[in-house]
Amino acid sequence: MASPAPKIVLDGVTKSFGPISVLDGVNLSIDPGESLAIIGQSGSGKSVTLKCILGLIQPDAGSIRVDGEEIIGQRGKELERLRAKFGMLFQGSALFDSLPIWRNVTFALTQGHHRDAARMRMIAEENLERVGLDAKILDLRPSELSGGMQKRVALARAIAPRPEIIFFDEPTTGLDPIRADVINDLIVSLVEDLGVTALTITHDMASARKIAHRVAMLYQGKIIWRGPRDRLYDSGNPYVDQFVQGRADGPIS
Ligand SMILES: Nc1ncnc2c1ncn2[C@@H]1O[C@H](COP(=O)(O)OP(=O)(O)OP(=O)(O)O)[C@@H](O)[C@H]1O
Repeated sequence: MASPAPKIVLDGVTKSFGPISVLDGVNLSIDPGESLAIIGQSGSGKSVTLKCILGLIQPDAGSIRVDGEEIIGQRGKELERLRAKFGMLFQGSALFDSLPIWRNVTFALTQGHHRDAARMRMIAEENLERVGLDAKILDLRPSELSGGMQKRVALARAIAPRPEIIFFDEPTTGLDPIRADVINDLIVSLVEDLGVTALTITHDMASARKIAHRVAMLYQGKIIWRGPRDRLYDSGNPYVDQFVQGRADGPIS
């Protein structure tokens, strides 16, 4: 059987800031319904890659296609239409503390306008339930919740518009290992249940191994290794080995 057309394809993506080359020909392909994690050192360009896909940074060269449509160079309504396929879980959760939880969860649906409160509360309740949170928190403010609960609310917000693709930016940062694992489990079940395509950037190897079908490592502006998650600790690549084992000595200085 022919494999499905990829959902996202990066082809020869380059980006420099002044004299500093950050991305130096990134090639990557993600299938529909696949969960892929990009790992790499701090400053290796994971966030820049994500911002290029989101259309927030214009690469210098290369191509980024989503469902076969080029993102690079798109503006205005066209970019908005493509971006409507994306959901995003931000690193710091990025909830609005001036708004109650239910308005946070439905923010992308209302674009911040006050409309159809009863229906929005129902949608918020249903999405909170999917991430294991009770309707009792609907009227609380984000600051009244623990970091782990805030992350779940942020997850509920990311899935509420039922995006086709979700980006997870360091989803476990700032959580203790047990709460991090709860978030990993939730991401796995959401990706499965909703059939979304997921791209995660992380330094958390336990998280990458749990939530991704495949892992890709970014080093010196290129994807130097990609493989199934169960090969992460058995990649045969000295750069990947050093990184996943967190060793100071090795080819990465
Ligand atoms: N807007 C910008 N202007 C100038 N330099 C930038 C800009 N954005 C990113 N950089 C540089 O690009 C490099 C890669 O940054 P990036 O944030 O993508 O790394 P990262 O792999 O996501 O790191 P971390 O894991 O620490 O978040 C860094 O050297 C950073 O300083």
